[in-house]
Amino acid sequence: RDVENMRLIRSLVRHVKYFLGLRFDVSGWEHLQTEGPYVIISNHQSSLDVLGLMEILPDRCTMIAKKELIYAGTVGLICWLGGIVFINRKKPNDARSVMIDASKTMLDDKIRLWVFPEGTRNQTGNLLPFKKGAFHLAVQAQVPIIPIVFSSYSSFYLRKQKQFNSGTITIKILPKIETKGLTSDDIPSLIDKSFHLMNSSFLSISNSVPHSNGPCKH
Ligand SMILES: CCCCCCCC/C=C\CCCCCCCC(=O)SCCNC(=O)CCNC(=O)[C@H](O)C(C)(C)COP(=O)(O)OP(=O)(O)OC[C@H]1O[C@@H](n2cnc3c(N)ncnc32)[C@H](O)[C@@H]1OP(=O)(O)O
Ligand SMILES: CCCCCCCCCCCCCCCC(=O)OC[C@@H](O)COP(=O)(O)O
Repeated sequence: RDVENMRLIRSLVRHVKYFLGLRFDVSGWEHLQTEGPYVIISNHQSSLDVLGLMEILPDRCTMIAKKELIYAGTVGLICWLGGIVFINRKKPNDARSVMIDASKTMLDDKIRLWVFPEGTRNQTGNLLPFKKGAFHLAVQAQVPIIPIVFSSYSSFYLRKQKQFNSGTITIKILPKIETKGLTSDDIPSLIDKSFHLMNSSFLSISNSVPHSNGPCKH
């Protein structure tokens, strides 16, 4: 169990996109060129997010995930080996204390953490209000937040209708938000700022892209 295993996991998972006919169009790579630990926050639409995540995953970066994933067979084993930090969402107090520990581990072991602040998968067409843990994490560790937005999958993947076509996913890496000097009092405004940046970016990249590369069956 070590965050370094993510290098191998990343290089294996990166091949899956070819089987699904997905392409990624990434902008803002320069914003990931930040030394040391940081917290990445991104929107969460589906398990497909794992593919985009692995496409851009920086070194020494692992994720916060719901603990149910440990029991998901091979996927669970891979998550465990990659040093993923598991939280129990049914026990928010436990989840908070795990994340407070993580803020120390990040600094001690020079680890970056990827959090989905919506806290659940969401395909409503707007981002869900953000949970607070990711922001507490960044402020407690005094590390920057790097917001990342994945464009909507709705033009090629509709879960309820069981429709899946090939398509292009736009990933936009936004400039980092510093948290040096901020305290827990600043968290509401930090969340507000991050949410509005990401939601408007999500809407703009989701409308402007011709997503489907292939035939579209309606
Ligand atoms: C061929 C195929 C091969 C396949 C191979 C596969 C390989 C796979 C490999 C790798 C894949 C990895 C994929 C991973 C994907 C996983 C995704 C997920 O699982 S998403 C679900 C879990 N994620 C979260 O839930 C987000 C984090 N959640 C939070 O941060 C929440 O805030 C949480 C759980 C900590 C608490 O949630 P609350 O529901 O209680 O709500 P709140 O409003 O945020 O907090 C309540 C109060 O607690 C305080 N609080 C929260 N966190 C705090 C903290 N850290 N310190 C102090 N106070 C805190 C807040 O300030 C608030 O209090 P006041 O209202 O302000 O008074
Ligand atoms: C049709 C397309 C599906 C193909 C997917 C290929 C990707 C392979 C990687 C699978 C890795 C699975 C990791 C799943 C992570 C995930 O997405 O967990 C769900 C939670 O976050 C939120 O849970 P919930 O609150 O139940 O929405």
